[in-house]
Amino acid sequence: MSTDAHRRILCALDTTDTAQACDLARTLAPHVGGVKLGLEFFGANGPAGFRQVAGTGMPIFLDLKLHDIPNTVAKAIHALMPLAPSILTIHTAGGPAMMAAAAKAATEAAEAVGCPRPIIVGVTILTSLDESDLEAVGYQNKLADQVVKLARLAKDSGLDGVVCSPLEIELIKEACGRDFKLVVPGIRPAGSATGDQKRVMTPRQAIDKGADYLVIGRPITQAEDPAVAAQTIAKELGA
Ligand SMILES: O=c1ccn([C@@H]2O[C@H](COP(=O)(O)O)[C@@H](O)[C@H]2O)c(=O)[nH]1
Repeated sequence: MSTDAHRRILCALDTTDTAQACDLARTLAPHVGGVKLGLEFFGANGPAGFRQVAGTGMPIFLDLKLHDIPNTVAKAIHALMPLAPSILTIHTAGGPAMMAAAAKAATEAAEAVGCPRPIIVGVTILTSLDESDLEAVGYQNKLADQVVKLARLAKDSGLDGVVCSPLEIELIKEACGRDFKLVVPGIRPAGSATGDQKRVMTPRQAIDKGADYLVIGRPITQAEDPAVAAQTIAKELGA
């Protein structure tokens, strides 16, 4: 996957409609580096739908946020590997043994299938949560401290990076090093609706802070003209 600034954009295709996802993937190809398929798309269309979108030639980030016991996550990664996703997500809250099992399974499964090993990243604290949400579910730490703690744990467990909000980019890079990949949702161009996202920044700000990948969904897909919306963001990043 390219790391030219606008190629760091991964557009979230949150839809159940395979034809719409394929159309968007083709239309957005000049302006972004890949597309993200998540629970909504995969729940409706499964591996067959994934293969149709992959047929457009776009790299695919498969965002299933696996969160289960180590054996189950490892087996799920083996089952998903024939799809050859570029990036795959698990939850850091699954713990160090689960993350280590996921990293090992990714290496072994990619070798068995003969595809490039996907980047395995762990979700830290969802970008839809803020301090009060964290308190409500019983966390004692400040949000940023908890994100950095989970990022360190992910690195020590063998993951390639984490999913975090733009607000924690610099803290994690400082704690885990420049090569530890940061996949960053909660991206909102100036003036666009935040919706359910609580920890947000603009694309330019997130890149300047050091994001490796920007995950952007509704500001592109719900725009009157998604190609124009993506091109505008790409231009903001210097394309
Ligand atoms: O913490 C997280 C983890 C994943 N996501 C996903 O990213 C996209 C964001 O879409 P927008 O429409 O730009 O809000 C979405 O698919 C989420 O599932 C996240 O937002 N936050």
